[in-house]
Amino acid sequence: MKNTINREQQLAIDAATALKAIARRPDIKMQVEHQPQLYALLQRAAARYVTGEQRANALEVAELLHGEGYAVSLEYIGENTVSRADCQQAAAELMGVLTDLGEQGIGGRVSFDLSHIGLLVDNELALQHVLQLGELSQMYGIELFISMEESAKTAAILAIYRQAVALYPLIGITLQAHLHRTWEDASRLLAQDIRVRFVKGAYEEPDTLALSRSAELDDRYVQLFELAVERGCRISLATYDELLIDRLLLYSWEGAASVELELLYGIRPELAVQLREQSYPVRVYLTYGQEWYLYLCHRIAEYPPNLYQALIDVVGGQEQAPVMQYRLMKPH
Ligand SMILES: Cc1cc2nc3c(=O)[nH]c(=O)nc-3n(C[C@H](O)[C@H](O)[C@H](O)COP(=O)(O)OP(=O)(O)OC[C@H]3O[C@@H](n4cnc5c(N)ncnc54)[C@H](O)[C@@H]3O)c2cc1C
Repeated sequence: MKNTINREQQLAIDAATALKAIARRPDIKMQVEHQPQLYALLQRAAARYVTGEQRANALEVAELLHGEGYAVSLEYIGENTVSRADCQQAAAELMGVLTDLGEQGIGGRVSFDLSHIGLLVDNELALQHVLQLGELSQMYGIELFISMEESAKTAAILAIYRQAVALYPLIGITLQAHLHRTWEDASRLLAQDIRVRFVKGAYEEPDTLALSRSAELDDRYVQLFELAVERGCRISLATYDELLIDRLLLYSWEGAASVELELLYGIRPELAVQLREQSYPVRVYLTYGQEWYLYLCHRIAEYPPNLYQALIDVVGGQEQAPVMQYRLMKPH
């Protein structure tokens, strides 16, 4: 029995590693893009997690969810962009979505990876883009959230965040509970009204730098939450871990400027509904863009059973638009 479980676990790890590699392989990506039938099939699976290729697709879903009482985050999918022109295009797109959210009165938050807008080209380019976005975010009252990437980038990301938030306070930062350095980073950064999203961490890291999934990691997540509450932060709890969520819900939120649960679109929508129906603030994190293929691979890699769901979606399609899964049964 023990061996079977270990084999299954190993298979899941191997599948996840393979998918992450597939997501990074430009030759496979090109194959997908140049085979309309394959492209269309995979797009069916992606539709569960990605609102569409265009900004308008995301805005449409954002408006529906907003109407149901959810807050939203929007991300234009992309990461590790190496050409200056592509970074500029991505930053321009983020400015467009920020402006649309502001002008259409949907509100919400724009979230992004710094490596999508310049971090791999030159830190100064990424900073300039964040400052431009920060100015717009202040103008429209829309939050901007910086995602956290692998540990090799943490110091650079935090340095850019610190410079930008000093000028534009609507900018928030994501902190990964799994990194050993995070407690110190949080102790230094967290203060009244600082916007922070806590995640466990999505990247493989060595033991010297991070904890793997464990009770110790959950305890650390709770301790970070307690610190952020004490410091009066605006906190997003981005986790699907129900046991952890139950612990966080039991804890007093008094002292925090605000607390919400934040979940990626298409993952555990029933949990989002359940939390909303219990009147907890829930934010749904929407994505859009041409890089949906990369995003689909990530979602499957982080939880290999999603591969079965992807197969079902490819073969059968989805009976209803994924956004319908967020409908509340009880009026809010
Ligand atoms: C809004 C949001 C923003 C994020 N931003 C970042 C970021 O900037 N940087 C970063 O490193 N990570 C980010 N993440 C990912 C995060 O670090 C975790 O990898 C992810 O949330 C899974 O961890 P978990 O806390 O749910 O706990 P886990 O212990 O990994 O999972 C708990 C349980 O949740 C369920 N579950 C987990 N993942 C899935 C899935 N994909 N599909 C279906 N069920 C699942 C399973 O039942 C699992 O047993 C983000 C996550 C969210 C929700």
